[in-house]
Amino acid sequence: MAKVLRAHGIALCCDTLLWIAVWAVPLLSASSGSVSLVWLWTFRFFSWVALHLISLMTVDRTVQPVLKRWIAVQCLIFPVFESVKLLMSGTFGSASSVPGPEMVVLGTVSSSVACVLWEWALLKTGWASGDKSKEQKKQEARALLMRVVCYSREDYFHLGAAFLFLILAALCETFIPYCVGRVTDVLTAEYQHSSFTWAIGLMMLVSLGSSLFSGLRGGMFMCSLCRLNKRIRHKLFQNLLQQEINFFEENKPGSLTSRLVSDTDKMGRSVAMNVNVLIRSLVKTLGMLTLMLRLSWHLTTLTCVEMPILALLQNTYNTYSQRLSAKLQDCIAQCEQLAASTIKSMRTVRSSNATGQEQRRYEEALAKKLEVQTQKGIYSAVHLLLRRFVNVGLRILMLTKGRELISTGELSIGSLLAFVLYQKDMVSNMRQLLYIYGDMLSTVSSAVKVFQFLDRRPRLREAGEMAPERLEGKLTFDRVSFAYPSCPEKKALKSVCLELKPGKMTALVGPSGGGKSSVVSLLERFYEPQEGEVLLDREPLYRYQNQYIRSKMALVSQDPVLFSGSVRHNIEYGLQDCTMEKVEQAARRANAHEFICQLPNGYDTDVGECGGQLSAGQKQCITIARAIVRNPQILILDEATSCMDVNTQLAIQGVLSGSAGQTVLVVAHRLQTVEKADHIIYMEDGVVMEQGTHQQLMDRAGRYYRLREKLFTDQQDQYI
Ligand SMILES: Nc1ncnc2c1ncn2[C@@H]1O[C@H](COP(=O)(O)OP(=O)(O)OP(=O)(O)O)[C@@H](O)[C@H]1O
Repeated sequence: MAKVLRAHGIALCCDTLLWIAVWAVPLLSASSGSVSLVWLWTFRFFSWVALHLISLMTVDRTVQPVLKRWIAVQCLIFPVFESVKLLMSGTFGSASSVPGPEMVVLGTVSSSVACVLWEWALLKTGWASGDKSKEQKKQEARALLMRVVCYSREDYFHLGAAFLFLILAALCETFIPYCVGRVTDVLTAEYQHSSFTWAIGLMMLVSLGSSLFSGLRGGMFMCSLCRLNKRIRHKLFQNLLQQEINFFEENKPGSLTSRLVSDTDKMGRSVAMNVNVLIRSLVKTLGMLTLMLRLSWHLTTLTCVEMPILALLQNTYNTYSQRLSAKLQDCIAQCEQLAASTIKSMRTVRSSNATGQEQRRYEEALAKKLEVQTQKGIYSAVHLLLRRFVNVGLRILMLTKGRELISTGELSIGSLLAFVLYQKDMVSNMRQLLYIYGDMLSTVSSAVKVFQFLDRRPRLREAGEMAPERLEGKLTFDRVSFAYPSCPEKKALKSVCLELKPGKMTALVGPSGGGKSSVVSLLERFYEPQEGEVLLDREPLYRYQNQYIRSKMALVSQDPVLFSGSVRHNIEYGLQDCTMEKVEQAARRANAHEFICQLPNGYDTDVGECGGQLSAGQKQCITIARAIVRNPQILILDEATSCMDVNTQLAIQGVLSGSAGQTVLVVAHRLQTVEKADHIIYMEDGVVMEQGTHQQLMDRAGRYYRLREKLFTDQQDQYI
């Protein structure tokens, strides 16, 4: 604050010196003290250059932006005032007097007050407290808004047309009260038919124009908003799909869909809606101000008093409202997330008897949301009350002054009526101008979240370009250590060495949490190992194209995932030009053909949301068929048969053994399933403890043997 005052003092002294020089010249030469308008503008332009340079040389960098704004206002105030004065008096072009010391003092006070109000009430840039982070945030917010504007560039035609209609509509609207005043004056004076027709015709014309252009403006803005929303959502969804698996573990589906739906919408509105209101209000305010000044400068001044008071009120309200808006958004996202996760896991919720608990959690989240909403409502009500109070008070003052001006003949009744109409409109426009600032900042918080996701690059090493025509299918883990990003201190795999040979079936066994699924995740490149390499045909996996790996590898995971749509769609999912013959063949091998034929529409039967119409075992059969139809070089089955009955398991034994040259990895808890494997790897606590054939491991009488024995004694050799 002290720095600002000092800087202001220096600039003020320099400006006063310049004025003294101007006053001294006519005194010395005893001239009249009249100058042309051009001279005044030129003088203040050079004053601006001089003060600007002095501020650059003498003033601290942090206060320069504030000072620059003050210098600009200080240098503009006199030439603008003189120009308007001459324009109003109709003597534009004639000589103007050099402002005297009292005028300079008045101008300086006015420009200083305006700047203080602007900096404090409207911008609140934090210069007073030297708060740099606030200024930084504000700059970021502006940069974000500019980014949103850049995204709207493609809609230049729609936006251009919309702005044109907007300006035309605003101009027509501005003229309506003026026309009403004219009609009133015609009616209160001696009746003249031609004047009346002319005034009424003009009023009809501007009213019609206003309605027509407003409609066109609304349509064009809506159209560009929809187009922008579509583009941003598409881009965001595209980027979300590129993210690594860990991203989806960190960000829950509820909050992601909220970003995709409501935040993108809010962000789009910041341009289409706010800029719409901003320009309309700006054009109308300027137009009305000109017409109001023509009617009465006394009443215009009274109207303008309302603005800084409202600015102060609005600014205080904005500060609280922004904070609460951010809080409310979080609460909404939390409620959505809670509801979505409960509905999605309904079976688990019911079977765990957790309905009551989920209800309570949802109720708590709703209560929190309600609390924030109530707080927001109270702030809004108090703000509204104070605003109305100011409004009514000034209206009374204005009418009293208006009556006085009519009695002295300075104002006609029609002009007072036009003025009252303008004043109402003017205040609402100014309010909108002030609101827009808070609204834009609140949309910026949505834009921040959307851009965070739009800019996010997947935290996975970029895939290479390798896509060899022939692939052997040999997979090797070379001293691989790995910890999940969400739990970096706990290693899921510890220096694991293993090999999956082409044409062989390898089984991964071991107790829960041993690291089997982690091996599968690394093979699928869902994660990157922190140490060691995963090799495919002796080349690191990351050197291959992702598409290529996915086309050569098929995974059937623990939880069968089906999409709403036909059985056929679920089997050929992601494939193009897959024939019905191939689909049927794969279904037969996966032992799914029979039950599919019994479904009401066979292969065309809709499996329902997430395959809800099918049993867990049937779902697994379909996901196995989905893997087989791809004829992959490497087939990974992670607990793929856990829900099947013994007969189905035996029926698909052929799939588990793999076709000629196929590399098969089976992760299983049922040791019976893996007995026929060519190679068995026993993992525990992220370490490969034993490996060999079933017979070798049994002869060794180690962990594998003990695990099997335990299962026998517990008579649970079906499940671990
Ligand atoms: N997404 C994850 N984030 C953090 N830690 C994980 C994650 N998934 C697994 N883990 C941890 O990694 C370790 C190995 O888990 P993994 O799922 O690979 O074992 P598993 O042998 O497949 O178990 P199961 O047979 O029960 O499926 C466990 O300690 C587990 O808690």
